Amino acid sequence: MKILVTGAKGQVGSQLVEKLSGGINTHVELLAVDRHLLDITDELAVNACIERFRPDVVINAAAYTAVDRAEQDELNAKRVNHLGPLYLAVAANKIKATMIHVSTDYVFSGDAKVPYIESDTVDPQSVYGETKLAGEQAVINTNPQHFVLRTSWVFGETGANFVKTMLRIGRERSDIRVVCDQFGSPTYAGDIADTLIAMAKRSMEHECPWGIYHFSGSPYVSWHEFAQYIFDEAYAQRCLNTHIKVKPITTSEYPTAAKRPLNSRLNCTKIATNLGVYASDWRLAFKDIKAYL
Ligand SMILES: NC(=O)C1=CN([C@@H]2O[C@H](COP(=O)(O)OP(=O)(O)OC[C@H]3O[C@@H](n4cnc5c(N)ncnc54)[C@H](OP(=O)(O)O)[C@@H]3O)[C@@H](O)[C@H]2O)C=CC1
Ligand SMILES: Cc1cn([C@H]2C[C@H](O)[C@@H](COP(=O)(O)OP(=O)(O)O[C@H]3O[C@@H](C)C(=O)[C@@H](O)[C@H]3O)O2)c(=O)[nH]c1=O
Repeated sequence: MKILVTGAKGQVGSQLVEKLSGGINTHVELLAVDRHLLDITDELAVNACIERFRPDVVINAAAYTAVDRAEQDELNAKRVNHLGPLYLAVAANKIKATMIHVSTDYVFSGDAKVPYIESDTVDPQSVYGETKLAGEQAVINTNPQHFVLRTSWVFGETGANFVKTMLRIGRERSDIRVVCDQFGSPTYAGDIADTLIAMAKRSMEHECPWGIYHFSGSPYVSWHEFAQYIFDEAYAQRCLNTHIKVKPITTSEYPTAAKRPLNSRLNCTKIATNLGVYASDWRLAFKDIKAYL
């Protein structure tokens, strides 16, 4: 099976590269491209790359993920999150390749009182969320052989994320305040990569259950609870000398350029039923917290 991975240096992309390079995936011929090798907003380059390599599966892990910056940089966010996936999906469809695309909980308003299922009404509240929604719709409308994986609160050893931010500011000061009224689920980038690989394998079978899927870690927490867990582990694993007690605050006490959903919880029943993939316990990714320093 030939797989093209875009955004290869990101949190999810780098995990995909690690898992698809040899090991149990020796039957995979991988072409992994970062932004410098393939800018997904360059339509001609996308077409040339896909026509030349002729993958069976394209996994798009490239995205514009700076949620606050996107509010002032709408054009670039749109190019990467909307037009990039569109070009990839169209080019993949021309050679009958599968398109696997990663999306986000931020396509929802966050007003629902229960975890979101795939068919719930979307209503993004930020430029990032709007452009990601446009990207998933472009994929769905142009390539019938698609999987769209919506996930949330991604963290990994590589790249920028909330875990690394907390560990950095925890070394600088101890008065840390984190919102306690936004709920969701942290998701380890390695678990997302495993899920995307499972989707790629499944795409080679007949009667593939194409569509949108939710996949996140378990259990659900607030950002405050997540931050406190990180500091508890950092202290227990002697990664920080002080045991930091995080102050819970409300969203209104932490103004940001982009509005975040209060409820980011994703219901992951469909992926369990259709693909046999189960929400992973994100706490298992903290066995060695030093890996995030
Ligand atoms: N991070 C999170 O919390 C969440 C992420 N997601 C989604 O998961 C997917 C993976 O996210 P994640 O790994 O965290 O993202 P990262 O920001 O870690 O990685 C994205 C990668 O895309 C690259 N990229 C940006 N613009 C382009 C371009 N024009 N052409 C090619 N590559 C480009 C970036 O390169 P460079 O660094 O050079 O800009 C970066 O390496 C994305 O679709 C994201 O929307 C979903 C939910 C939560
Ligand atoms: C750093 C910090 C953040 N916060 C708040 C702000 C925000 O509401 C929440 C998370 O902060 P961040 O800005 O790190 O996270 P954010 O960039 O909003 O994370 C999102 O990224 C995109 C790419 C996604 O797709 C989402 O699933 C989600 O993971 O915590 C605090 O309350 N205190 C702090 O010290």
